[in-house]
Amino acid sequence: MIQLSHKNLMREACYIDGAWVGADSGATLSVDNPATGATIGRVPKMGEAETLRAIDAANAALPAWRAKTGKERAGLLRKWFDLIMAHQDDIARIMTTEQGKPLAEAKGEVAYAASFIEWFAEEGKRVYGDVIPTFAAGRRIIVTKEPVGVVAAITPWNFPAAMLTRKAGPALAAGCTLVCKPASQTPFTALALVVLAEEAGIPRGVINIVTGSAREIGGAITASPIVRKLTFTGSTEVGKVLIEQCAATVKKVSMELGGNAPFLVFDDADLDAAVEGAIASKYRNNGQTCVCANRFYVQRGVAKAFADKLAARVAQMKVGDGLEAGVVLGPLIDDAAADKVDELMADATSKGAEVVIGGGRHELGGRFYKPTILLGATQDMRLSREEIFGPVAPIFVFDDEKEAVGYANDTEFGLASYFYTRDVGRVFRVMEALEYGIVGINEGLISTEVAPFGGVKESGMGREGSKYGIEDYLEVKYALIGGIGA
Ligand SMILES: NC(=O)C1=CN([C@@H]2O[C@H](COP(=O)(O)OP(=O)(O)OC[C@H]3O[C@@H](n4cnc5c(N)ncnc54)[C@H](OP(=O)(O)O)[C@@H]3O)[C@@H](O)[C@H]2O)C=CC1
Ligand SMILES: O=C(O)[C@H](O)CS(=O)(=O)O
Repeated sequence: MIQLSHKNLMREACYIDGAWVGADSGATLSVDNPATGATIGRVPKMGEAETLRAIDAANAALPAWRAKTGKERAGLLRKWFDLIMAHQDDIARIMTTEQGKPLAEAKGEVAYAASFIEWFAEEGKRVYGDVIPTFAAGRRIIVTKEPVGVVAAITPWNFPAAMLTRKAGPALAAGCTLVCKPASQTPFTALALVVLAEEAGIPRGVINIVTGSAREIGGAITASPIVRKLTFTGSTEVGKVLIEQCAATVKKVSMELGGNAPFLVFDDADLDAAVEGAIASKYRNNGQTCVCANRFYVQRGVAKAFADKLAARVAQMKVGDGLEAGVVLGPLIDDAAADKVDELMADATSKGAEVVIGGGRHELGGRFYKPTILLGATQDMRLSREEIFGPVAPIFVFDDEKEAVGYANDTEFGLASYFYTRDVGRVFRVMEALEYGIVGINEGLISTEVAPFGGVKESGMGREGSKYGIEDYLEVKYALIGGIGA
């Protein structure tokens, strides 16, 4: 077991209707440490029956939860926020052990995750309606906003805390109740957050968490008419399946899906700033984020200088077990992930890409990978169209702004994009021309709870965070009142 200060934080059970339970069958799934391969624990292998009970619990809890005022719900969410921050180190240690990211990054994610609970506790107090100037004497029109109802959330392994709270925060603040399914590779972080939600006094049934067969749990969630909304973060491939499955009951859906972020460096850019932004955007979580720079397009005149500066910084990066001091790059999540990066590397080098630094598996073996920079990348390489999800930075060269924007937009994805320039006219021209939900300008770290995170095209729909994020958990209703007389 992981050494924790809070003795009950790591739970090998799920939480349904206020009780910590196992699977009906007693079956379990093992969870391993991606750095060592060692088993760190087991969680229930639940399926349809348990999921339907969780949905019923959320439905039973809904009337009392939505009847609370936004302020009352905010008080409970604030207590949850305080407990998450009080146990930041423990949650981070659980996260590093099951997901692999370095402890410092894990602590950062816990604070980022908590910020969504803090932010939406306050937003829940500001769910304003409207009074619409009447169109005819004797009538009045008022608009109110009401919670969607029972919400289901399915989350990925790469940000096991933040992707849960980015959904639970607005859902609970809006007066919805929740059934969540974390990724099977990283369930303990989410379970720990729910332990703290229970300690914060969030009533039974308001938040429920199940682990187990994704297909069975997903099937029960999407087929249930009680579940009025599904919010999903994960691959575009799975997102499409879930959207289709939700059609049968016309659910609201929020989809935070895959990306293929371009990172443009113009020849008037501050190259040192661009290199720092590239490091932050490319190598965070070992390149396993949906907003990682996936393609570096650098203007021809500065490409070599940029590559050399970036290589000098990458050469300093320590690879290893995320629990080890000084490590900045942990392991990839599993063997399949490492194999995929190998495939993309082989394709690129076979088509002429030149390895500037790194270039393959790390000498530590297992799922550890050398931080890599490639020069001479071209549009016919697979890594120009597929999400690398690893520490590989391919550098493409361009000659003019029009060409750069054309390359950047040449993808079915549209989540995050980045560019560096000091030309103010170019800032507006390129920002407006990029077909993405998020644009980092002279900045490589773009994620914050105060901004509306989300993509266009096949990167998804809906926004998480910011004042916009709670709207996805609300229904708009208007009342037209007649007979008021003169
Ligand atoms: N836009 C964004 O903000 C983000 C996008 N992503 C994208 O997700 C991918 C990596 O994450 P990854 O976890 O591998 O993504 P997956 O889509 O494979 O899994 C995401 C979640 O969906 C579950 N799942 C998988 N198949 C089904 C199904 N048929 N029905 C119901 N649930 C299912 C998984 O469960 P299980 O673990 O049990 O398989 C997991 O909980 C990348 O493409 C990345 O870009 C990731 C994070 C953020
Ligand atoms: O899972 C992800 O990639 C996250 O959405 C990225 S972020 O919100 O931490 O930037």
